[in-house]
Amino acid sequence: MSDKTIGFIGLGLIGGSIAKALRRVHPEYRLIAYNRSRSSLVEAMSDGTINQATDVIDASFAECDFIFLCMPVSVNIQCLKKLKDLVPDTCVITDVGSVKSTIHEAVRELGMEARFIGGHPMAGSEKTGYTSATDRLLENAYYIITPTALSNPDKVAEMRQLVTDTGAVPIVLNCEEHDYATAAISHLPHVIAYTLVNLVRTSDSREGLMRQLAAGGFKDITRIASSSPDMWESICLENQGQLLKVIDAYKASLEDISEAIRENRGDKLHCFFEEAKDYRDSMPMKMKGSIEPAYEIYVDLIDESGAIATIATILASNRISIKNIGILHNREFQEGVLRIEFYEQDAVEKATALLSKYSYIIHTR
Ligand SMILES: NC(=O)C1=CN([C@@H]2O[C@H](COP(=O)(O)OP(=O)(O)OC[C@H]3O[C@@H](n4cnc5c(N)ncnc54)[C@H](O)[C@@H]3O)[C@@H](O)[C@H]2O)C=CC1
Ligand SMILES: O=C(O)C(=O)Cc1ccc(O)cc1
Repeated sequence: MSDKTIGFIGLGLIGGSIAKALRRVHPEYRLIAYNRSRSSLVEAMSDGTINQATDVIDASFAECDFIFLCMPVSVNIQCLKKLKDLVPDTCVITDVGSVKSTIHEAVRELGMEARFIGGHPMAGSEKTGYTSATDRLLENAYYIITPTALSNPDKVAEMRQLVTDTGAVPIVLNCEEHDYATAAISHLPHVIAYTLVNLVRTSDSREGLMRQLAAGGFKDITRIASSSPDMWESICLENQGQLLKVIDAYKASLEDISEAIRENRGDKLHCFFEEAKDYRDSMPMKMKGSIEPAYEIYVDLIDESGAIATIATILASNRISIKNIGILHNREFQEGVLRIEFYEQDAVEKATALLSKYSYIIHTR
C-alpha cells in the first residue's frame, strides 16, 4: 500500500490505540493528531507515534487520506461541520463512536455521505486517555464498519485494510443493526453496571460494610462502571431510542424473575438460570471478536515472595511475551491464581508446556 497521511481528532484510549497500531505496522505513514489537552500530544510525539501535533483543528488535516474522529459521540458529530469546509472531498472521514445512526443522520444532513464511512471497534476498556492506549488493544476484536449509501467501494476496501492493519477484524453492518445490537450487548450492560453500583452505594451502611465485602462476582460485573461518565452520557443520549427499548425488555425480565421468586417457582427459576447459562457458555471465548482476553492461562501461585517474578522470568527468558499478568480471586479460584494473558495461542501452548515442566499447576478455561 502506498504512503498515507492519517489524521486523529481526539487522541485518547481509542484514537491513541489505533494510532499506535498503525505506527507499528506502517512506520512510513504520516500521522497527524489534534487533542484538547496538550499532554497526550506531547507523549505521542515523544514516543514516535505521531509526526505532527496540533492544538487546533486546522488546515493540516487537509492533507489526510483518512481522518479518525475519536472523541465522545456527540463531539464527533459537532466536528463534522468544521471538517466539511476544511478538508477536500478526497479525504475519508471516519469515526470510532459507539453509536452510529445519529452521526450518519448528521452526515446526510451535511451532504457528506460520499466522504464518510462509519466505524466502531468492539474493543476497549474502562480506562481512558492516551496513557492507557496500546498498539494491541484492537487485536482480534471485531471492528464494525458502517458505509453510507454513497461511500466509494474503493475507499471502503482501504478502510477495511486499515482496520486489518490495526489487528482487528472488519465486519460491515448498517447503522440501525449496529445500534440495536450494541444497545443490548454493550450500552444496557453499562447502564446495569452503573445502576447496580449506585444501588449498593445508596444501600450501604455508614461504615461501608457492602463496599468492604463486595467480592469477585460483584466486581466482575461492575468493572465497566469505572468507565468514563462523559463518554457514557453521550452514548446513552445518542442511542436513546434503541437503549430505551432494551431497558424496557430488561425491566420486563426483572418483573418475571421477581414473580418467580415471590411465588416460590423453583422450576421457573431453574429454567431461567439454565437457559442463560447455556447461552453464556456457548459464547466464543477464544475466537476473533471477543472483547474478553483470548489467550490466557491460570497458574496456581506458590505463597512465597518473588513467585510472580520467577514465572515472569521463566517466560521472558524463553521469549514468550506477556500481554497482562495479575492475581485473580473469584469463586472458581478461591485460593487465588495468577492469570497470564498472551498475544497468541502459540504462546499459551508454549507457556503451558514450559511451566508444567517446572511443576506449576496450570488451568485453562
Ligand atoms: N472506551 C472504549 O472502550 C471504547 C470507546 N469507543 C468510542 O471511542 C470514542 C473515544 O473514547 P475513548 O478513546 O475511550 O475516550 P478517552 O476519554 O480516552 O478519549 C476521548 C478523547 O476525546 C477528547 N474530548 C472529550 N471531550 C471533548 C470535547 N468536548 N472537545 C474536544 N475533545 C474532547 C479527549 O480530550 C480525549 O482525547 C468515543 O466516541 C467512544 O464511544 C469505541 C469503542 C470502545
Ligand atoms: O470494557 C469493556 O469491556 C467494554 O465493553 C469496552 C467498550 C466500551 C464501549 C464500546 O463501544 C465498546 C467496548
